[in-house]
Amino acid sequence: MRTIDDLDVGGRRVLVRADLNVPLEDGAITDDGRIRASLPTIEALRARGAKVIVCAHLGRPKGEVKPEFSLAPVAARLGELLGADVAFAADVVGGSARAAVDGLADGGVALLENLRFEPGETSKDDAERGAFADRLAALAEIYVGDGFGAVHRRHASVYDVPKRLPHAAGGLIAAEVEVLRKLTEDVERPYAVALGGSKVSDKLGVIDNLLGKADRILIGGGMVFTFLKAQGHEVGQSLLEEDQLSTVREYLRRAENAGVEFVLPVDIVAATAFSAEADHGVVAAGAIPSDRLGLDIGPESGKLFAARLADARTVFWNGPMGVFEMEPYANGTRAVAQGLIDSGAFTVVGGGDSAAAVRRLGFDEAAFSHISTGGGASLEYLEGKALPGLQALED
Ligand SMILES: Nc1ncnc2c1ncn2[C@@H]1O[C@H](COP(=O)(O)OP(=O)(O)O)[C@@H](O)[C@H]1O
Ligand SMILES: O=C(OP(=O)(O)O)[C@H](O)COP(=O)(O)O
Repeated sequence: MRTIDDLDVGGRRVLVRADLNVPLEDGAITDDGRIRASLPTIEALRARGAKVIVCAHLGRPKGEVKPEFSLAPVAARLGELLGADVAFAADVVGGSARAAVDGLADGGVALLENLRFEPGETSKDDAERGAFADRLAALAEIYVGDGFGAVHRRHASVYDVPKRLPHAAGGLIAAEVEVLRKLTEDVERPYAVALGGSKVSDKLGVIDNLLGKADRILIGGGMVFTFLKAQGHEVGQSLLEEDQLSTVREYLRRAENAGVEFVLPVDIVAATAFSAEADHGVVAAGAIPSDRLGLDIGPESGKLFAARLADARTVFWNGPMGVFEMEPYANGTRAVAQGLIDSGAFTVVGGGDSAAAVRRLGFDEAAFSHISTGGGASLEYLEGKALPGLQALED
Protein backbone atom coordinates (compact mmCIF):
# COMPACT_ATOMS: atom_id res chain seq x y z
CA MET A 1 0.00 0.00 0.00
CA ARG A 2 1.18 3.49 -0.85
CA THR A 3 1.35 5.85 2.12
CA ILE A 4 0.82 9.60 2.16
CA ASP A 5 4.60 10.05 1.99
CA ASP A 6 4.40 8.74 -1.58
CA LEU A 7 2.01 11.50 -2.63
CA ASP A 8 2.62 15.04 -3.74
CA VAL A 9 -0.16 16.82 -1.87
CA GLY A 10 0.97 20.47 -1.68
CA GLY A 11 -1.79 22.79 -2.87
CA ARG A 12 -3.98 19.82 -3.87
CA ARG A 13 -7.49 18.90 -2.67
CA VAL A 14 -7.14 15.69 -0.64
CA LEU A 15 -10.22 13.72 0.45
CA VAL A 16 -9.54 11.85 3.70
CA ARG A 17 -12.01 9.07 4.58
CA ALA A 18 -11.81 8.94 8.38
CA ASP A 19 -13.83 6.98 10.96
CA LEU A 20 -15.26 9.66 13.24
CA ASN A 21 -18.14 7.47 14.46
CA VAL A 22 -17.96 8.59 18.09
CA PRO A 23 -20.45 7.92 20.88
CA LEU A 24 -22.84 10.79 21.63
CA GLU A 25 -25.16 11.37 24.58
CA ASP A 26 -27.70 14.19 24.27
CA GLY A 27 -25.71 15.58 21.32
CA ALA A 28 -22.42 15.69 23.25
CA ILE A 29 -19.41 13.54 22.37
CA THR A 30 -18.67 11.17 25.25
CA ASP A 31 -15.42 9.79 23.83
CA ASP A 32 -13.29 11.49 21.19
CA GLY A 33 -10.80 8.65 20.73
CA ARG A 34 -11.57 8.17 17.04
CA ILE A 35 -11.17 11.89 16.35
CA ARG A 36 -7.80 11.90 18.13
CA ALA A 37 -6.72 8.79 16.23
CA SER A 38 -7.46 10.60 12.96
CA LEU A 39 -5.37 13.68 13.80
CA PRO A 40 -1.87 12.56 12.75
CA THR A 41 -2.86 12.00 9.11
CA ILE A 42 -4.84 15.24 8.90
CA GLU A 43 -2.00 17.16 10.54
CA ALA A 44 0.62 15.63 8.26
CA LEU A 45 -1.39 16.59 5.17
CA ARG A 46 -1.96 20.14 6.44
CA ALA A 47 1.72 20.55 7.22
CA ARG A 48 2.47 19.69 3.60
CA GLY A 49 0.08 22.32 2.31
CA ALA A 50 -2.81 20.09 1.27
CA LYS A 51 -6.39 21.32 1.21
CA VAL A 52 -7.87 18.65 3.47
CA ILE A 53 -11.46 17.50 2.94
CA VAL A 54 -12.46 15.06 5.67
CA CYS A 55 -15.44 12.74 5.14
CA ALA A 56 -16.90 10.25 7.62
CA HIS A 57 -20.10 8.58 8.85
CA LEU A 58 -21.89 8.73 12.19
CA GLY A 59 -24.26 5.96 13.26
CA ARG A 60 -26.63 4.32 10.82
CA PRO A 61 -29.09 6.94 9.48
CA LYS A 62 -29.86 4.67 6.50
CA GLY A 63 -29.65 7.16 3.65
CA GLU A 64 -31.83 9.81 5.28
CA VAL A 65 -30.94 13.21 6.72
CA LYS A 66 -31.47 12.79 10.47
CA PRO A 67 -30.25 15.77 12.52
CA GLU A 68 -29.34 13.61 15.52
CA PHE A 69 -26.69 11.97 13.33
CA SER A 70 -25.12 15.24 12.16
CA LEU A 71 -21.33 15.46 12.25
CA ALA A 72 -21.56 19.11 13.42
CA PRO A 73 -20.39 18.31 16.99
CA VAL A 74 -17.50 16.33 15.52
CA ALA A 75 -16.47 19.30 13.36
CA ALA A 76 -16.35 21.48 16.48
CA ARG A 77 -14.26 18.94 18.40
CA LEU A 78 -11.94 18.36 15.45
CA GLY A 79 -11.34 22.10 15.24
CA GLU A 80 -10.53 22.26 18.97
CA LEU A 81 -8.08 19.37 18.73
CA LEU A 82 -6.39 20.75 15.61
CA GLY A 83 -6.35 24.27 17.01
CA ALA A 84 -7.64 25.43 13.63
CA ASP A 85 -10.90 26.34 11.93
CA VAL A 86 -12.76 23.43 10.40
CA ALA A 87 -15.25 24.46 7.72
CA PHE A 88 -18.32 22.29 8.21
CA ALA A 89 -20.40 21.53 5.11
CA ALA A 90 -24.11 21.11 5.77
CA ASP A 91 -24.35 18.49 3.03
CA VAL A 92 -22.14 15.78 1.59
CA VAL A 93 -21.78 16.54 -2.12
CA GLY A 94 -24.12 19.52 -2.61
CA GLY A 95 -23.66 23.28 -2.77
CA SER A 96 -22.50 23.59 0.82
CA ALA A 97 -19.78 20.95 0.33
CA ARG A 98 -18.62 22.59 -2.88
CA ALA A 99 -18.47 26.02 -1.20
CA ALA A 100 -16.53 24.64 1.78
CA VAL A 101 -14.02 23.01 -0.56
CA ASP A 102 -13.68 26.09 -2.77
CA GLY A 103 -13.01 28.19 0.31
CA LEU A 104 -10.07 26.06 1.50
CA ALA A 105 -6.64 27.65 1.66
CA ASP A 106 -3.52 25.46 1.52
CA GLY A 107 -3.36 23.69 4.90
CA GLY A 108 -7.08 24.30 5.51
CA VAL A 109 -9.56 21.65 6.69
CA ALA A 110 -13.22 21.04 5.84
CA LEU A 111 -15.52 18.30 7.16
CA LEU A 112 -18.43 17.08 5.04
CA GLU A 113 -21.78 16.15 6.63
CA ASN A 114 -22.49 12.49 7.47
CA LEU A 115 -21.81 10.33 4.39
CA ARG A 116 -24.68 8.03 5.34
CA PHE A 117 -27.22 10.82 4.80
CA GLU A 118 -26.73 9.89 1.12
CA PRO A 119 -28.38 6.59 0.07
CA GLY A 120 -25.59 6.05 -2.49
CA GLU A 121 -22.96 5.68 0.23
CA THR A 122 -24.19 2.33 1.54
CA SER A 123 -26.17 1.13 -1.49
CA LYS A 124 -25.75 -2.50 -2.54
CA ASP A 125 -26.48 -1.41 -6.11
CA ASP A 126 -23.15 -0.80 -7.85
CA ALA A 127 -24.56 1.85 -10.19
CA GLU A 128 -26.20 3.85 -7.39
CA ARG A 129 -23.06 3.63 -5.26
CA GLY A 130 -20.90 4.49 -8.24
CA ALA A 131 -22.94 7.57 -9.09
CA PHE A 132 -22.50 8.88 -5.56
CA ALA A 133 -18.79 7.98 -5.62
CA ASP A 134 -18.42 10.06 -8.81
CA ARG A 135 -19.85 13.10 -7.05
CA LEU A 136 -17.70 12.62 -3.95
CA ALA A 137 -14.54 12.03 -5.98
CA ALA A 138 -15.24 15.20 -8.00
CA LEU A 139 -14.62 17.28 -4.87
CA ALA A 140 -10.97 16.20 -4.69
CA GLU A 141 -7.82 15.36 -6.62
CA ILE A 142 -6.36 12.75 -4.26
CA TYR A 143 -7.90 10.18 -1.87
CA VAL A 144 -6.46 9.06 1.45
CA GLY A 145 -8.10 6.08 3.19
CA ASP A 146 -7.70 6.37 6.96
CA GLY A 147 -11.01 5.15 8.41
CA PHE A 148 -9.81 1.80 9.68
CA GLY A 149 -13.08 1.16 11.56
CA ALA A 150 -14.98 1.15 8.26
CA VAL A 151 -12.59 -0.74 5.94
CA HIS A 152 -14.82 -3.83 6.10
CA ARG A 153 -17.68 -1.90 4.47
CA ARG A 154 -18.07 -1.98 0.69
CA HIS A 155 -19.30 1.60 0.78
CA ALA A 156 -18.79 4.34 -1.80
CA SER A 157 -16.39 6.44 0.28
CA VAL A 158 -14.40 3.36 1.33
CA TYR A 159 -14.34 1.23 -1.80
CA ASP A 160 -15.45 3.13 -4.91
CA VAL A 161 -13.84 6.56 -4.50
CA PRO A 162 -10.24 5.23 -4.31
CA LYS A 163 -10.87 3.55 -7.67
CA ARG A 164 -11.50 7.02 -9.11
CA LEU A 165 -8.57 9.00 -7.67
CA PRO A 166 -4.85 8.58 -7.01
CA HIS A 167 -4.84 7.14 -3.49
CA ALA A 168 -2.83 6.11 -0.45
CA ALA A 169 -3.33 4.75 3.05
CA GLY A 170 -3.19 7.17 5.95
CA GLY A 171 -1.08 6.60 9.04
CA LEU A 172 -3.90 5.10 11.13
CA ILE A 173 -4.72 2.34 8.66
CA ALA A 174 -1.03 1.57 8.23
CA ALA A 175 -0.52 1.34 12.02
CA GLU A 176 -3.62 -0.78 12.64
CA VAL A 177 -2.74 -3.27 9.94
CA GLU A 178 0.80 -3.61 11.25
CA VAL A 179 -0.39 -4.71 14.71
CA LEU A 180 -3.30 -6.87 13.59
CA ARG A 181 -1.13 -8.72 11.07
CA LYS A 182 0.69 -10.25 14.07
CA LEU A 183 -2.57 -11.90 15.15
CA THR A 184 -3.01 -13.58 11.77
CA GLU A 185 0.47 -15.08 11.88
CA ASP A 186 1.87 -17.26 14.63
CA VAL A 187 -0.11 -16.37 17.75
CA GLU A 188 1.07 -17.50 21.14
CA ARG A 189 -1.43 -19.93 22.64
CA PRO A 190 -3.81 -20.24 24.37
CA TYR A 191 -5.50 -17.67 22.12
CA ALA A 192 -8.75 -16.33 23.59
CA VAL A 193 -11.29 -14.12 21.85
CA ALA A 194 -13.93 -12.25 23.85
CA LEU A 195 -16.97 -11.02 21.95
CA GLY A 196 -19.80 -8.79 23.10
CA GLY A 197 -21.50 -5.58 22.07
CA SER A 198 -24.76 -5.00 20.26
CA LYS A 199 -23.94 -5.55 16.56
CA VAL A 200 -24.90 -9.16 17.03
CA SER A 201 -25.82 -10.21 13.51
CA ASP A 202 -22.64 -8.56 12.12
CA LYS A 203 -20.38 -10.30 14.53
CA LEU A 204 -21.93 -13.75 14.90
CA GLY A 205 -20.65 -14.46 11.40
CA VAL A 206 -17.02 -14.09 12.38
CA ILE A 207 -17.31 -16.98 14.84
CA ASP A 208 -17.46 -19.35 11.88
CA ASN A 209 -13.88 -18.54 11.06
CA LEU A 210 -12.66 -18.05 14.63
CA LEU A 211 -13.55 -21.68 15.37
CA GLY A 212 -10.51 -22.63 13.30
CA LYS A 213 -8.20 -20.12 14.95
CA ALA A 214 -9.02 -19.42 18.60
CA ASP A 215 -8.71 -21.86 21.51
CA ARG A 216 -11.42 -20.16 23.58
CA ILE A 217 -14.30 -17.92 22.69
CA LEU A 218 -15.90 -15.92 25.49
CA ILE A 219 -19.38 -14.60 24.77
CA GLY A 220 -20.82 -11.56 26.56
CA GLY A 221 -22.84 -8.43 25.78
CA GLY A 222 -25.83 -8.62 23.49
CA MET A 223 -24.39 -11.80 21.88
CA VAL A 224 -25.19 -13.87 24.94
CA PHE A 225 -28.90 -14.22 24.49
CA THR A 226 -28.84 -15.84 21.07
CA PHE A 227 -26.50 -18.45 22.58
CA LEU A 228 -28.64 -18.96 25.69
CA LYS A 229 -31.77 -19.30 23.59
CA ALA A 230 -29.99 -21.74 21.27
CA GLN A 231 -29.29 -23.85 24.37
CA GLY A 232 -33.00 -23.86 25.17
CA HIS A 233 -33.16 -21.10 27.79
CA GLU A 234 -35.65 -18.26 27.93
CA VAL A 235 -34.10 -14.81 27.50
CA GLY A 236 -37.06 -12.54 28.29
CA GLN A 237 -36.90 -9.19 26.53
CA SER A 238 -33.13 -9.37 25.86
CA LEU A 239 -31.50 -8.65 22.50
CA LEU A 240 -32.04 -11.73 20.33
CA GLU A 241 -31.26 -12.75 16.75
CA GLU A 242 -34.04 -15.27 16.25
CA ASP A 243 -32.91 -16.17 12.71
CA GLN A 244 -29.38 -17.01 13.89
CA LEU A 245 -30.40 -19.71 16.35
CA SER A 246 -29.62 -22.64 14.07
CA THR A 247 -26.27 -21.08 13.12
CA VAL A 248 -25.36 -20.73 16.79
CA ARG A 249 -26.38 -24.34 17.51
CA GLU A 250 -24.08 -25.39 14.68
CA TYR A 251 -21.22 -23.31 16.17
CA LEU A 252 -21.70 -24.99 19.55
CA ARG A 253 -21.58 -28.43 17.91
CA ARG A 254 -18.53 -27.62 15.81
CA ALA A 255 -16.68 -26.13 18.76
CA GLU A 256 -17.14 -29.33 20.72
CA ASN A 257 -15.76 -31.40 17.85
CA ALA A 258 -12.85 -29.01 17.25
CA GLY A 259 -11.93 -28.76 20.95
CA VAL A 260 -12.65 -25.04 21.04
CA GLU A 261 -14.06 -23.90 24.37
CA PHE A 262 -17.07 -21.60 24.38
CA VAL A 263 -17.28 -19.68 27.66
CA LEU A 264 -20.82 -18.47 28.28
CA PRO A 265 -22.03 -16.43 31.26
CA VAL A 266 -23.49 -18.31 34.21
CA ASP A 267 -25.35 -15.29 35.59
CA ILE A 268 -26.86 -12.14 34.10
CA VAL A 269 -27.83 -8.70 35.40
CA ALA A 270 -31.45 -8.44 34.25
CA ALA A 271 -33.51 -5.25 34.40
CA THR A 272 -37.16 -4.29 33.89
CA ALA A 273 -36.21 -1.64 31.27
CA PHE A 274 -33.24 -0.34 29.28
CA SER A 275 -32.43 2.25 31.92
CA ALA A 276 -29.97 2.86 34.75
CA GLU A 277 -32.92 3.55 37.08
CA ALA A 278 -34.84 0.38 36.24
CA ASP A 279 -35.29 -2.31 38.83
CA HIS A 280 -32.45 -4.80 38.22
CA GLY A 281 -30.80 -7.82 39.81
CA VAL A 282 -28.62 -10.85 39.22
CA VAL A 283 -30.31 -14.00 37.92
CA ALA A 284 -29.00 -17.35 36.74
CA ALA A 285 -28.24 -17.28 33.01
CA GLY A 286 -30.86 -19.95 32.47
CA ALA A 287 -33.57 -18.16 34.42
CA ILE A 288 -34.07 -14.69 32.95
CA PRO A 289 -37.64 -13.66 33.87
CA SER A 290 -39.92 -13.12 30.86
CA ASP A 291 -40.47 -9.42 31.65
CA ARG A 292 -36.75 -8.58 32.05
CA LEU A 293 -33.85 -7.96 29.72
CA GLY A 294 -30.22 -8.87 30.26
CA LEU A 295 -27.98 -5.81 30.33
CA ASP A 296 -24.72 -7.20 31.72
CA ILE A 297 -23.02 -10.46 32.56
CA GLY A 298 -23.26 -11.16 36.30
CA PRO A 299 -20.49 -11.17 38.94
CA GLU A 300 -19.88 -14.93 38.80
CA SER A 301 -19.51 -14.67 35.03
CA GLY A 302 -17.05 -11.81 35.45
CA LYS A 303 -14.92 -14.07 37.67
CA LEU A 304 -15.28 -17.00 35.26
CA PHE A 305 -14.27 -14.87 32.26
CA ALA A 306 -11.25 -13.44 34.09
CA ALA A 307 -10.20 -16.98 35.05
CA ARG A 308 -10.46 -18.17 31.43
CA LEU A 309 -8.29 -15.23 30.36
CA ALA A 310 -5.69 -15.65 33.10
CA ASP A 311 -3.50 -18.23 31.33
CA ALA A 312 -4.12 -16.98 27.79
CA ARG A 313 -1.04 -15.73 25.93
CA THR A 314 -2.97 -13.82 23.27
CA VAL A 315 -6.35 -12.13 23.73
CA PHE A 316 -8.51 -10.23 21.27
CA TRP A 317 -11.56 -8.49 22.73
CA ASN A 318 -14.33 -6.75 20.83
CA GLY A 319 -17.64 -5.59 22.25
CA PRO A 320 -18.53 -4.47 25.77
CA MET A 321 -19.86 -7.21 28.07
CA GLY A 322 -22.84 -5.06 29.04
CA VAL A 323 -24.39 -1.64 28.69
CA PHE A 324 -21.32 -0.03 30.29
CA GLU A 325 -22.66 3.49 29.57
CA MET A 326 -24.97 2.91 32.57
CA GLU A 327 -23.08 2.25 35.80
CA PRO A 328 -25.30 -0.64 37.05
CA TYR A 329 -24.36 -2.60 33.92
CA ALA A 330 -20.64 -1.75 33.67
CA ASN A 331 -19.14 -4.41 35.95
CA GLY A 332 -18.89 -7.20 33.39
CA THR A 333 -16.90 -4.96 31.06
CA ARG A 334 -14.74 -3.91 34.01
CA ALA A 335 -14.03 -7.55 34.91
CA VAL A 336 -13.04 -8.48 31.38
CA ALA A 337 -10.84 -5.40 30.90
CA GLN A 338 -9.09 -6.23 34.19
CA GLY A 339 -8.86 -9.88 33.12
CA LEU A 340 -7.01 -8.87 29.96
CA ILE A 341 -4.58 -6.72 31.93
CA ASP A 342 -3.95 -9.36 34.62
CA SER A 343 -3.32 -12.08 32.04
CA GLY A 344 -0.07 -10.46 30.95
CA ALA A 345 -0.90 -11.76 27.46
CA PHE A 346 -0.56 -9.88 24.16
CA THR A 347 -3.88 -8.06 24.35
CA VAL A 348 -5.78 -6.25 21.62
CA VAL A 349 -9.00 -4.37 22.31
CA GLY A 350 -10.97 -3.43 19.19
CA GLY A 351 -14.04 -1.34 18.48
CA GLY A 352 -15.30 2.18 18.94
CA ASP A 353 -17.36 1.39 22.00
CA SER A 354 -14.94 -1.13 23.50
CA ALA A 355 -12.11 1.40 23.32
CA ALA A 356 -14.43 4.08 24.74
CA ALA A 357 -15.44 1.71 27.56
CA VAL A 358 -11.82 1.09 28.53
CA ARG A 359 -11.23 4.83 28.81
CA ARG A 360 -14.56 5.65 30.48
CA LEU A 361 -14.05 2.98 33.12
CA GLY A 362 -10.68 4.54 33.97
CA PHE A 363 -8.27 1.89 32.68
CA ASP A 364 -4.84 2.93 31.55
CA GLU A 365 -4.73 2.49 27.78
CA ALA A 366 -1.03 1.63 28.05
CA ALA A 367 -1.97 -1.51 30.02
CA PHE A 368 -3.18 -3.11 26.76
CA SER A 369 -0.84 -4.08 23.93
CA HIS A 370 -3.01 -2.33 21.33
CA ILE A 371 -6.34 -0.52 21.28
CA SER A 372 -7.79 -0.65 17.79
CA THR A 373 -10.27 1.89 16.45
CA GLY A 374 -12.13 -0.86 14.57
CA GLY A 375 -14.25 -3.66 16.02
CA GLY A 376 -15.97 -5.28 13.06
CA ALA A 377 -13.03 -4.26 10.86
CA SER A 378 -10.43 -5.91 13.06
CA LEU A 379 -12.55 -9.05 13.48
CA GLU A 380 -12.93 -9.41 9.71
CA TYR A 381 -9.22 -8.70 9.26
CA LEU A 382 -8.44 -11.49 11.74
CA GLU A 383 -10.67 -13.82 9.74
CA GLY A 384 -8.23 -13.35 6.88
CA LYS A 385 -10.91 -11.81 4.69
CA ALA A 386 -10.06 -9.34 1.93
CA LEU A 387 -11.44 -6.07 3.26
CA PRO A 388 -12.89 -3.75 0.59
CA GLY A 389 -11.27 -0.62 2.01
CA LEU A 390 -7.82 -2.21 2.13
CA GLN A 391 -8.20 -3.94 -1.24
CA ALA A 392 -9.09 -0.63 -2.88
CA LEU A 393 -5.98 1.01 -1.43
CA GLU A 394 -3.75 -1.83 -2.60
CA ASP A 395 -4.96 -1.69 -6.22
N1 LIG B 1 -26.79 -6.95 26.87
C1 LIG B 1 -26.79 -5.91 26.05
N2 LIG B 1 -27.94 -5.44 25.52
C2 LIG B 1 -27.94 -4.37 24.70
N3 LIG B 1 -26.85 -3.68 24.35
C3 LIG B 1 -25.67 -4.10 24.85
C4 LIG B 1 -25.58 -5.21 25.72
N4 LIG B 1 -24.29 -5.37 26.05
C5 LIG B 1 -23.59 -4.39 25.44
N5 LIG B 1 -24.42 -3.60 24.72
C6 LIG B 1 -24.07 -2.38 23.95
O1 LIG B 1 -23.20 -2.69 22.89
C7 LIG B 1 -22.70 -1.45 22.42
C8 LIG B 1 -21.39 -1.64 21.71
O2 LIG B 1 -21.51 -2.63 20.70
P1 LIG B 1 -20.59 -2.68 19.40
O3 LIG B 1 -20.85 -1.48 18.57
O4 LIG B 1 -20.84 -4.01 18.79
O5 LIG B 1 -19.12 -2.60 20.01
P2 LIG B 1 -17.78 -1.94 19.39
O6 LIG B 1 -18.12 -0.52 18.98
O7 LIG B 1 -16.78 -2.01 20.47
O8 LIG B 1 -17.44 -2.78 18.19
C9 LIG B 1 -22.59 -0.56 23.65
O9 LIG B 1 -23.21 0.68 23.37
C10 LIG B 1 -23.30 -1.34 24.74
O10 LIG B 1 -24.19 -0.55 25.50
O1 LIG C 1 -18.30 1.77 14.82
C1 LIG C 1 -17.84 1.11 13.89
O2 LIG C 1 -17.57 -0.22 14.00
P1 LIG C 1 -17.40 -1.05 15.38
O3 LIG C 1 -18.60 -0.81 16.27
O4 LIG C 1 -17.35 -2.48 14.90
O5 LIG C 1 -16.10 -0.64 16.01
C2 LIG C 1 -17.47 1.70 12.56
O6 LIG C 1 -17.60 3.11 12.57
C3 LIG C 1 -18.31 1.08 11.46
O7 LIG C 1 -19.67 1.38 11.68
P2 LIG C 1 -20.82 0.39 11.08
O8 LIG C 1 -20.72 -0.92 11.85
O9 LIG C 1 -22.11 1.12 11.33
O10 LIG C 1 -20.52 0.20 9.62
